[in-house]
Amino acid sequence: MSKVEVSFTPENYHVYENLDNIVVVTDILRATSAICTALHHGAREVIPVSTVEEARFYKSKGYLVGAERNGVQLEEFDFGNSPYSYMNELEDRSVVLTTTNGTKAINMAKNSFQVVVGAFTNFTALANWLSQQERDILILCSGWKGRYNLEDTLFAGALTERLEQMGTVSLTEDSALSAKYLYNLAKDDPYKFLMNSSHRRRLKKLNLKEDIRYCLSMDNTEIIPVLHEGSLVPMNDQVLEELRLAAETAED
Ligand SMILES: O=C(O)[C@H](CS(=O)(=O)O)OP(=O)(O)O
Repeated sequence: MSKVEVSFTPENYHVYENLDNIVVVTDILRATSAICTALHHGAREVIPVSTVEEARFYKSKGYLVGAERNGVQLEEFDFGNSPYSYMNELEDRSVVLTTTNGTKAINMAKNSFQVVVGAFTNFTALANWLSQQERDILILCSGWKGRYNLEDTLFAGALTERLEQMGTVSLTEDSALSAKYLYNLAKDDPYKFLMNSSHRRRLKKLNLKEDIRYCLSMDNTEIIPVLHEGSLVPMNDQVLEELRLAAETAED
């Protein structure tokens, strides 16, 4: 049976890092929810970049670029980090995205066997796929500026519990167990549970209540974004085969 662990912050990632793992990166509020939304609405790829300078470079080359810091869209770019801005006119477009926490966490894990993006919005599709992989899983929470946050931990707990119920993983690790315990305290009403969370307070101040509701909604898409040559693309058999061949080549 596979093992699942949770890194509650990117700062702790080095403790858990194992290049053979599948890494599920999550940033519920809001980067990974926005990425799932963009791919669901037809974007060909989302290129996650860590810095505003990189985002500027892509903008100068004519890409559509989303850039957010501290919850606010940076003026010179096309989008911020609201999932609602990734619902229109993206058909077959490449989108570049930089956010305060999420895109950094994705890039941090880029050398792992596979990096996939998780959110409540693609929860069941992701769990079903993971349940077929027979490989250890690390859930990497993006947190907030290096700190722990509640919403990513709830997602980690929900996923852990689902994988346990499916018989995919045995919960031997304290990180996974504690995420699951926390999720069980929250699952009747995650929105209410997060009432006092720091991120919810931040976004509420910015009048982003609708975003929070959307990011906590389940199963809006079947798409599983997977990192392939630096881009997040919708997972399909061809992409998985290319990733498998690249991993084999790297081993030789
Ligand atoms: O835009 C967001 O929701 C956050 C902003 S912050 O963490 O409150 O500064 O960015 P994300 O990278 O999605 O956590």
